[in-house]
Amino acid sequence: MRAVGSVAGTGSGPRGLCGVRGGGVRDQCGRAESGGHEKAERPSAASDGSSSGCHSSKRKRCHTERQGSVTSVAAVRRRSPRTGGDLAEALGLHPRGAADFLDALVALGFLERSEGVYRNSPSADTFLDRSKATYAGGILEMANSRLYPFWGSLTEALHTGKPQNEHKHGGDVFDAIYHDQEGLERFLHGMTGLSMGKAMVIAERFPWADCRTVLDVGGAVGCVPVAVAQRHPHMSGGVFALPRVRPVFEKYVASFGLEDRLTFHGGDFFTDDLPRADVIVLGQILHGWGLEEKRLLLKEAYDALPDGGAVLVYDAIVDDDRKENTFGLLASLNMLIETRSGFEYPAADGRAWLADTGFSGSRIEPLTDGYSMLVGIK
Ligand SMILES: C[S@@+](CC[C@H](N)C(=O)[O-])C[C@H]1O[C@@H](n2cnc3c(N)ncnc32)[C@H](O)[C@@H]1O
Repeated sequence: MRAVGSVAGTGSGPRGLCGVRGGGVRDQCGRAESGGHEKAERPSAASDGSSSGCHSSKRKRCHTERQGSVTSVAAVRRRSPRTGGDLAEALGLHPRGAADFLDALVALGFLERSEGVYRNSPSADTFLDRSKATYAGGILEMANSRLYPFWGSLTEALHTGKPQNEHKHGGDVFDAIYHDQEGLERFLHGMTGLSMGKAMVIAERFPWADCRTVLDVGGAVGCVPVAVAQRHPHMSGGVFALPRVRPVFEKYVASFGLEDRLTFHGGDFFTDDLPRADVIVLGQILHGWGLEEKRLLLKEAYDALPDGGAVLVYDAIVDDDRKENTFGLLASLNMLIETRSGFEYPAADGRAWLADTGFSGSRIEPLTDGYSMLVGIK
């Protein structure tokens, strides 16, 4: 195997200490609001009242808004409270469905309506405004453009056991998704939307005081290391990911002013050695592969850790009885649609794989939205 570099300060974490349980979890939204995304605009619900028309320089933005998704409603809406008629015009909605669409968003909690005027709900304002560092709508955009059509072929996947996405007819899925810049960014920001809440919990809960470096393997644009570095100024590290991810990672990390502490390591985790770090994160990585690859990735993480270091594995880990975590079981069906051999798994299986790899101890901790984290201590 070829070594691809190391994370600065590796190995300084005291033996065994990375496994100590930390304090309680703070409110995620509060955490996000106090984050360091200085360049993010933070308008109030009734900020500027700018025009809703699709003219000149606004044409491209309006095209996006006119897609009629919940994120586009939030984007249009954030500029000022709007009447249903104004919103329908800005979004290009036919009058027949407009009221039902907007009121469905009220019922779902995305919008609030008072005397015929709509405004973003507080959670939509925080998580569905593209101008904010807390924007989590990337996963909705990706679900809209990719997952929704692929799930239309669930029956075929159930009959054939074959993926139904970009590599339905062969090839590598990431070659296909990352083929063009738009697909690359849409997938990576989709991952950020999916992982942001988990990253905040991990940054808050894990005992980072005892560690110095963190490496997020297959870490997309670095959502987890960014949350950790923001919360813990003594931490440095970065992401190990496919080389094409580098510019998107660097832009994202620079937007938080963390480029001095977070570094990109390009490589393939099946053929390159991982850089060493006190804590290695495998977030939504194991679930994408079969058992043999799952075990190989755990071994790679083990080899890159010092004694006492920790691997953090988060996935939509299902309950051991496989009848409680609805999201985890549906996420496993999503792996049927998205991958050749991936599957979600019960915590008991994950802990057994960790023990087989040589980890001396492990525990399971709930995160958010049906996700949990396995912590393995070397
Ligand atoms: C499902 S995403 C998870 C992203 C991130 N960890 C998260 O939880 O949001 C899987 C990631 O693994 C990366 N990846 C896939 N195959 C890889 C390989 N062979 N070597 C390195 N990274 C890879 C992809 O680029 C993608 O960002």
